[in-house]
Amino acid sequence: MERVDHLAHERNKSEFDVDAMKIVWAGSPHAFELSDRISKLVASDPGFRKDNRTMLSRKDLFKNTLRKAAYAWKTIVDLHLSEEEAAKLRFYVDEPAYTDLHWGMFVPAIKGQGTDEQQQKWLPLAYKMQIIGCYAQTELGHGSNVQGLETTATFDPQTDEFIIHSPTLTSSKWWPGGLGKVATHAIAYARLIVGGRDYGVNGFIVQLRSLEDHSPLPGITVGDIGMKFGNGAYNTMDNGVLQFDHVRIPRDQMLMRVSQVTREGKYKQSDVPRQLVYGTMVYVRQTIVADASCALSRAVCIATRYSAVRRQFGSQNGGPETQVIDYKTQQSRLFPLLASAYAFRFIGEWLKWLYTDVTQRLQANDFSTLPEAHACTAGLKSLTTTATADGIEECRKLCGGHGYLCSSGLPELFAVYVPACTYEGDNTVLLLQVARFLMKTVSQLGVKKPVGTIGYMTRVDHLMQCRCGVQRAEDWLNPSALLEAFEARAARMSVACAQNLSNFDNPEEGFAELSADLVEAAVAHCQLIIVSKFIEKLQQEIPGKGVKQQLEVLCNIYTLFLLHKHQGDFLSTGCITPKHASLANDQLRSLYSQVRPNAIALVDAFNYTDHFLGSILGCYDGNVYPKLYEAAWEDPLNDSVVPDGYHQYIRPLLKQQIRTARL
Ligand SMILES: CCCCC/C=C\C/C=C\C/C=C\CCCCC(=O)SCCNC(=O)CCNC(=O)[C@H](O)C(C)(C)COP(=O)(O)OP(=O)(O)OC[C@H]1O[C@@H](n2cnc3c(N)ncnc32)[C@H](O)[C@@H]1OP(=O)(O)O
Ligand SMILES: Cc1cc2nc3c(=O)[nH]c(=O)nc-3n(C[C@H](O)[C@H](O)[C@H](O)COP(=O)(O)OP(=O)(O)OC[C@H]3O[C@@H](n4cnc5c(N)ncnc54)[C@H](O)[C@@H]3O)c2cc1C
Repeated sequence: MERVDHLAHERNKSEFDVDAMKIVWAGSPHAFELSDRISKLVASDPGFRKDNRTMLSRKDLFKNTLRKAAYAWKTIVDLHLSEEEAAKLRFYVDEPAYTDLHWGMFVPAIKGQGTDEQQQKWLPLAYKMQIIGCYAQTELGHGSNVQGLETTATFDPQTDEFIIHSPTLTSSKWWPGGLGKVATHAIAYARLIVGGRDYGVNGFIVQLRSLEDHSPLPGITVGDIGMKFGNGAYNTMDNGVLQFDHVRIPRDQMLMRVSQVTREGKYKQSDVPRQLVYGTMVYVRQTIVADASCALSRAVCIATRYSAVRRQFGSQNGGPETQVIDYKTQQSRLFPLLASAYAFRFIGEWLKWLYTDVTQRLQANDFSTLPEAHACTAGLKSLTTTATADGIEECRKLCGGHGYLCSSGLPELFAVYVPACTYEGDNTVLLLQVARFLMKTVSQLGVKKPVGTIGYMTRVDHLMQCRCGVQRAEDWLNPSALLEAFEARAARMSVACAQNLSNFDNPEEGFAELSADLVEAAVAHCQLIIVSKFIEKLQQEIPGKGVKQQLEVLCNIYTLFLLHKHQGDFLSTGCITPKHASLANDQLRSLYSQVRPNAIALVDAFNYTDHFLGSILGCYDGNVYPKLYEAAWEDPLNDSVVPDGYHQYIRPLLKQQIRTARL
């Protein structure tokens, strides 16, 4: 039967070359080809089916994840996929699994913190999955405060070993993904104790389970920490608990790039900053930023397509009702999220560049950009994950009642995504790191020239007193006007915090007292980074009919939406007047009208398969109602007309009510 495209009339309205936009979204023609090919491969393979996840018990769900991970590995090996292709395949399989931590943290930790010899020994085993690793840092008592970890690694010079031990209940490792039931090895973070002295936290490679029968090795107690938020969702992951009882490992299993312990029991610090022990977190925060645009664009794709299908009120002379996407309120909630998805895509790309740059510099013993890389990864991780988690929930509401159905894909997407606000650094804790960086920058003005993302602070004198030159709504389309408003706001908020801090005798006390304001200053700085990188992106040549124009519209929506949402900041710091704020709002409304005819094409440009979207509401052809109706009958509750439990619990109740009525 021929498939009817219920969204064809929407697609026909678009004013730009969607195929060219697909390439911009993917990053390059090569990235597009790869993504397109691998997503179709996964979608067409029944082995990767995922529509039954929310109905499985935890045990069945987990076993199914193990099956899929093994099947994905078999596919990767059988098809001789490259590392890049394999990573894409795991992405499109779209199921959190122990492999995320193996490839995403265990391997990078060895690469970043291991010596050349350690890398030569462990990486080939990890690449072939002959060992499976996890990243065991967080404990029951401490996650955010890494320096507060309690697990110990005490050097025994007699045997040339470290003794890994959990001295208290709160020192139990708690949360590491893959640890609960799968990992054979962990990078365990522990306090390094040599000759009775505590040298702080370091990583150690510890074998946890037998490679023969998977049983825990002597001295290891390990298990899963239990069910997490949502059905299906992140419960495919075996987040684990682990206790060490004087577990001995050879000395050469301490990751020794940053510091070393010699055979004689001497502690030595390399010529690299100690903070490199935190390097894996910097790497993963960068990947999480790149991932934010994927999660948000998925939710936005679902909500946009459904908003074009759904009609409510407004019928004229018996004609069709209004598509809900035509309501200005729907547009003012949806289109900023569409613009954010694009903004996060580009900031993710830029952050990847920054990370590659800092890694190359570190290899050449140039550590000058490390503080900025830390501040950018921490701050952007915080900003993009908060906005994405909130955005997915907003998309659920944008889909009305049907958004609450698991078959919309949105509840599971939210449940899987929302811990990103916590893992790899709680978002508030990370913003406080950015605030420290900002306060340090302000305190060193005139001594040290701010560069990179904080370079605008060189113009602090101008930014503290400049006046917004916008006179008409269209003036807000001028990138310089936008940029200056955002720079002035960020600079003024940081300087105000620094001035308030100077009133405290004890700077740490002041920092704690003013931390809520400092977090707001950090948000302003991070928003400026995203806005400025979006504007920079548009200064490049972008091929394809109308593509650049669409991106300009989205960039302006993203920026003016932030200005509107945070207008309290802009007004209270005197960067703009109420008149400017009102003109910005007028311009925003006009931009929504420009994006409206292109909305469906802009989400088509994400090139998501129906399999990956996993949503009836977001399906490409928009044929929502028959699919919803059919899916309802697939629910196991509808296996029988009369439910299990009727005779036990419903019938006696009904009978009793009849007797009561007769009395
Ligand atoms: C299923 C979908 C997922 C998709 C994701 C896609 C891919 C990702 C792949 C896999 C991921 C999958 C699942 C997620 C798993 C999550 C895993 C985890 O959660 S692992 C655990 C993470 N834990 C944390 O993030 C802990 C957060 N805490 C810290 O980082 C630190 O404790 C701290 C808050 C930064 C404080 O550090 P410290 O106590 O040392 O204190 P300060 O005095 O503030 O800092 C001193 C000094 O050091 C600088 N600094 C701090 N951190 C870093 C760093 N990382 N790099 C460089 N520099 C750093 C800091 O700026 C100070 O500098 P200075 O002021 O100049 O002295
Ligand atoms: C799904 C999931 C997967 C995870 N995977 C792993 C893993 O693979 N490996 C691993 O090692 N860990 C993992 N973690 C742990 C994760 O990294 C920590 O939970 C995270 O770093 C937050 O730390 P916490 O739990 O100690 O939060 P807490 O620090 O206890 O946070 C509680 C509250 O206190 C606030 N707070 C804390 N400190 C401050 C402060 N200084 N100033 C102001 N407010 C503060 C926070 O903002 C938060 O509101 C995972 C966690 C989750 C949820």
